Amino acid sequence: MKWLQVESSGPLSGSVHIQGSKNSSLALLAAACMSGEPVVLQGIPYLLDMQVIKSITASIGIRMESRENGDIFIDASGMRHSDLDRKGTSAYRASYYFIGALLAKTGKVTIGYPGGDNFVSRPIDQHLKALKALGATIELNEDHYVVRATRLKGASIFFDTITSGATINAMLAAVLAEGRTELHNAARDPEVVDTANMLNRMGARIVGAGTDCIRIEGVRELSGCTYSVIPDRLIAGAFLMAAGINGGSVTVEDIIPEHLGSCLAKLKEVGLELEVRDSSITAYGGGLLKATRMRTGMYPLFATDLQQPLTALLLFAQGRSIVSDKIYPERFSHVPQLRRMGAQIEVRSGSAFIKGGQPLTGSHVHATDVRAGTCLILAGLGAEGKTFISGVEHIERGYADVISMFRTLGAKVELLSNAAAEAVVSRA
Ligand SMILES: CC(=O)N[C@H]1[C@@H](OP(=O)(O)OP(=O)(O)OC[C@H]2O[C@@H](n3ccc(=O)[nH]c3=O)[C@H](O)[C@@H]2O)O[C@H](CO)[C@@H](O)[C@@H]1O
Ligand SMILES: C=C(OP(=O)(O)O)C(=O)O
Repeated sequence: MKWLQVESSGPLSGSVHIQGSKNSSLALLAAACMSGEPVVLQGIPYLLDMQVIKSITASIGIRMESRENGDIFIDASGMRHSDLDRKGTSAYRASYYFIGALLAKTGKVTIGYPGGDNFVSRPIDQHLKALKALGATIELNEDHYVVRATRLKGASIFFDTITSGATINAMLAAVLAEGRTELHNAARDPEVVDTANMLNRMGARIVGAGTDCIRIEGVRELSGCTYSVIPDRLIAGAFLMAAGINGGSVTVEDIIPEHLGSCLAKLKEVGLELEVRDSSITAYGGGLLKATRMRTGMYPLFATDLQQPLTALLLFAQGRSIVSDKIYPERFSHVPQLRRMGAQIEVRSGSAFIKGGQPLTGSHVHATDVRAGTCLILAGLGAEGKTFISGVEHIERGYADVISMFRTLGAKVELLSNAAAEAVVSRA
């Protein structure tokens, strides 16, 4: 088992390049498989989910090759069928995008149930509802499901709840459906817009992405393209928060500041000073942090994926804060771990009640998912002594190179050698 060691670090200083968005990349890789012509994707981060996708697609005849410059070359012209590897597709969340992407081409997609981070409940009913509205039939089996459609037909779909995953999946399916589709109560996330932009570059006819009503005129086929993924707003937000905990200054480079609106507003409220430029932001910490209340919501509201890192920041703010997760009310598995470090924090009915400004002490903690891991790293940077974090593989699902990113800023974060990790386990 891999362990990270995080030490109390002084003020941070420096800048980090922000990688391409994980969540967008997962959609773009599926979209790339919709064309019979080669597609080149730029800026896709090298993450575990991407490796899984490469192996799933290889087994159905799709070529995905990484070039030396980091581009990914995708050629789906040799695709034979869409009977997708069940274990592979259950190893990450967004495998469901292959239904939307491949159904029109092959008429049948067999796939494992989605995996990814576990927040107790992550339903896919809105995906299934949209696919059915477009003419698909769905057979649910114990460890996989089969989606069939002899012909996809445009439809008007009103989502019961705002979901980025189902919005993207429905958009993918509708692009090659016959006629017009309207998606109402659609998610407005930058990842939805990014996917629509790429599909349009391939010849799709999508308007309205970024609003809550997306209209799609089906086309017969898509062409190849070269496309760059948007930067990861969630990683950028977490690094800005690090400046608040440790003081000093942190610059996130190669980002789209508009994607971070609600996060920046909250960080200012808490007391960070921010300098926002066209494609970078610098956060200055060191001042007194103020307690606050925060509720997550779908974009443009505060992202649930930034809830855990913000919780770490608020542990260092004076007074009582309340963090409520309206998107995933059970997404608080970081809290018992923070308590091991001495944090005074309790969870009741989807909210964390934080008594900030109490000293934290390094401890042995476990990252249950990618953002819980980010939260524990941030807490460890501001705690007395050493924090040992297991579950590193979860953190690596989100970050292409988390350790060197933090170290660039002067943070004391390192991956322990096997021998050192064994010693940690025996003391834990
Ligand atoms: C790979 C990926 O992009 N993951 C992101 C994506 O997950 P994911 O796409 O799974 O999340 P959604 O945007 O779909 O979920 C939003 C909300 O809708 C609900 N819902 C969703 C689908 C459905 O069929 N029925 C339903 O009720 C969910 O329980 C949740 O409360 O958006 C989440 C919310 O921003 C992020 O935390 C994840 O990092
Ligand atoms: C929840 C996340 O990922 P996934 O949806 O892939 O599990 C995340 O990125 O925070």
